[in-house]
Amino acid sequence: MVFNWFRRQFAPESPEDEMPDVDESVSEVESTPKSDDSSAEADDPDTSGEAKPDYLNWAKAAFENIQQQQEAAAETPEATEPAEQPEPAEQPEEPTEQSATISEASEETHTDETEVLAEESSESSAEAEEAATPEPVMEPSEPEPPPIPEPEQTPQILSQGADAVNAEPVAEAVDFDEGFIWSAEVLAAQGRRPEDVSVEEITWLKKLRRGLGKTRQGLVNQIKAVVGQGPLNQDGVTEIETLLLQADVGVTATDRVLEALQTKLRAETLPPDEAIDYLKQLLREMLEEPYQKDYAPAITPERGTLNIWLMTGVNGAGKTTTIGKITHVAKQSGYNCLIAAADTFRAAAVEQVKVWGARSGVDVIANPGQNTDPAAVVYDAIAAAHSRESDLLLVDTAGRLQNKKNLMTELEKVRRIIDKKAPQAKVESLLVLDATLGQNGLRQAQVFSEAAQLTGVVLTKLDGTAKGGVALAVVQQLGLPIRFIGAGEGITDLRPFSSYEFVEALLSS
Ligand SMILES: Nc1nc2c(ncn2[C@@H]2O[C@H](COP(=O)(O)OP(=O)(O)OP(=O)(O)O)[C@@H](O)[C@H]2O)c(=O)[nH]1
Repeated sequence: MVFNWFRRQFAPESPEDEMPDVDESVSEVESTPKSDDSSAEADDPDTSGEAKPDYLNWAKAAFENIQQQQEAAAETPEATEPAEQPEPAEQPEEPTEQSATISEASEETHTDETEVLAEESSESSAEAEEAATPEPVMEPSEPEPPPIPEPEQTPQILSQGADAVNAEPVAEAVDFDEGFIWSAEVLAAQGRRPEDVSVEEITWLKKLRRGLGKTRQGLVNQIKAVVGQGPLNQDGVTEIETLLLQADVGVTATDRVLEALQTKLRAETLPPDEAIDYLKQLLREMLEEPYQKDYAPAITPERGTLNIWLMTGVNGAGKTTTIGKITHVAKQSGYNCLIAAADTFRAAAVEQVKVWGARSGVDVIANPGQNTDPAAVVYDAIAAAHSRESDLLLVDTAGRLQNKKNLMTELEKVRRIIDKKAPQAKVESLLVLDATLGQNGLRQAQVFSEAAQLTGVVLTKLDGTAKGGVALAVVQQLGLPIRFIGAGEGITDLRPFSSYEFVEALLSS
């Protein structure tokens, strides 16, 4: 059995034995507390007036279960080593002997595709010439790292050694501490059973809570102090407004929260804890609003078809790191993955993604030349994904080009190739945003949303920032769902987004 992080459940290792992908929008919603007005009071354990379940006993049972899992794993000879490894250096590393190996499949891939590649490539060079005037808009001041000499110019499949990293740290130490009990309570409140909890979930929740510590700091206690005094007076409104704006919740979302809080507190007097519970419910509803429109509550790679996730975002937002982390999670969850190194604008980016591919044990399709056609890489990667029957192809893209027009043209072209070469694929176009930039990051989103038909956001660097509230601004201002959140530089520091867990980590005292 593997723990499927996208479905949040243990699943059989063989995809054939897995439960069919019925209506995901239904099954995923059921795993999180409902948030529509009519059902929230009844379903949310925090807001119902009923006695709370015995979370401590639940936590004890989960702890025992985890210990048993770990003992069983320790007895399994193939249990692998912890996956936490040093992060890639800022500067690209030399390709390892392993990462430079060209697998046999490489030749398979670009046999009959050469004409199309040539066609697309010539289009690309014409476009490159057309946009010859350097007009840096994305990050003009950062010098480009020196190009890395590459021996050949043909696309490669870089075999990273599929067994390099194929397990979470199974023997990860876990203590029955305050963080464990808090995490257990969060899982129990979502209807989970103690025997179905994995150690990685506990570890992640603890990490998320720690990561959001700076945003949370003072927020909960100060809000409690204000709301515990009955209807909000002007001073109270101003105080909460300031707190939310400081957490980078954004003006639109802050106004909505204040309006709802004022209405609620005018209607009834709530003790501080209940006021916080009401606030939690409000924030969850806001984060889940995209699910009421065009988006399913979660993205899960669909079996039996190719899923392509296009990763966009400015340099430094964390695209490459995120790709490494997602492939790790996906591989852990039993999916076959492949990476397309389509940020060909910066040679260092290709090297960096290779390092992450090696870490997660996922092959990388790359064209070693600098400034080669990213659409050609994507074309080759799709061919490789088809021939290997991969479940998930992650595409790294450039975050900076000579100018905004080039960036958009390139993204549009990559998108066209995907639509042409893999018309049946389930495509997600994810914008990677650095949470530490807060509202500033949102402005960059516009460029990408025009060119890449965005379907969701990955919020990175939530650890150590006081701007965690930006998640609400993202959803409110872009109208897009958050799909993953990153809270650290390690390979296990990113997970699919859960509004329930996020809000608990943000507002639990
Ligand atoms: N603290 C923290 N750092 C992160 C996180 N995600 C990424 N980083 C760091 O952010 C830096 C930039 O990440 P990259 O993945 O290289 O960003 P990128 O968007 O791919 O940038 P380019 O490759 O230059 O386009 C790296 O030092 C990462 O370790 C996170 O969740 N938390």
